[in-house]
Amino acid sequence: MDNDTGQTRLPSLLSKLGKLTAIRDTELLEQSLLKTLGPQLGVLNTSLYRTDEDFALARVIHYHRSKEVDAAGVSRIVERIEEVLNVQDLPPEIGALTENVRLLSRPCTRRLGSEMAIAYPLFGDGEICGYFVFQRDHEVSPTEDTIIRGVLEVFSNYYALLDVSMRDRLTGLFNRQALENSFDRLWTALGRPISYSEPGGARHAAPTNRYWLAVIDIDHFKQINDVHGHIVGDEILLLAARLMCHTFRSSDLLYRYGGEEFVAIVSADSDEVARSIFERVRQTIEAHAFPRVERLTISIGYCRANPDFLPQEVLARADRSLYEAKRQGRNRVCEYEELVRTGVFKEIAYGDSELF
Ligand SMILES: Nc1nc2c(ncn2[C@@H]2O[C@H](COP(=O)(O)OP(=O)(O)OP(=O)(O)O)[C@@H](O)[C@H]2O)c(=O)[nH]1
Repeated sequence: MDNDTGQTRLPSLLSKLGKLTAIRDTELLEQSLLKTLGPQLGVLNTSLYRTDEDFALARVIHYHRSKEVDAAGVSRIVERIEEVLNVQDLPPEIGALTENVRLLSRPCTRRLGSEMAIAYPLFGDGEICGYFVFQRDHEVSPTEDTIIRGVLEVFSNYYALLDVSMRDRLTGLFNRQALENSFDRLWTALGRPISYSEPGGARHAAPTNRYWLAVIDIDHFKQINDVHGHIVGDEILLLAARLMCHTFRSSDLLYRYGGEEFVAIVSADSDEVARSIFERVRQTIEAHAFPRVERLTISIGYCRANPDFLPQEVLARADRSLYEAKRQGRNRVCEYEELVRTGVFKEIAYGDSELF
């Protein structure tokens, strides 16, 4: 984009920035960033990679724009957003490019055949927390560079503000509001086969994962507060949250749902793998030496996150399973489908469950 084009596009950019900061949801904000910058740069595909606390790529959103002509010859722009929660099999070129950006803390370019991949760092709390990536056949001009940096700065500052309202203050985990806000989009993403775009534009389907939702509750937590006071209770809650966070994989989602109750959404190829993940979390808590208390345990109820059901219904099934784990003596993991199979529960008919 030359200077002239830059100036003619400025009003449209400013109006898009205005819309960007009217959004009240971090995921929509991320999508909107891609929608704003793609047309400004004259590219059809843009991506936003998010990193975890170890700077490993954890999540990516791809934005695709294409022109379609219908039978009557009328053309229209079609937009598609794709979110991949579990970044595995990443194209090595993109991995190497983003690693360079991380090491240098500045935008980097990598030639890929006739095109080049261009990546800009995203900052949060002064550290790199992701990358804005796009491909095209020529370098970024100085005007474009200023525009990209400016838009990314507005985005990052506004994202940080929104993120604070979606996080639990004590543990730093996403809160209940964040889970409820993202349920619809999350469910759509769960139902979709996972795929990524290769540098050449080819699409590869990764193995379709299945997802499980768990409700996790600390056992006899009231006693800890009663015996040791709320400050110790808070410290134990924070430690338990950190331990769980580190035991789950970075691509798994963990929310503080209420007082001593957490919700996790994990991907796993089979029921056995899902169970082993939740068992590992239970054992990690049981094995840890917490201050003041001799022993701390958790109970877990989980259920397959079937995208054909309403998220609230899946949550209700996992919650029922949690209460069964409590009833059976606590410090255990119960799966809804198994409880139905073994006759402990009757299957809840679709739409019949009591939602919480
Ligand atoms: N310290 C602290 N306590 C909290 C917080 N949020 C909730 N709680 C306490 O967590 C306790 C939960 O108690 P209950 O729901 O009775 O459950 P429990 O004692 O864990 O027993 P079971 O769940 O049946 O094993 C209550 O005493 C709440 O006051 C918090 O942020 N900090």
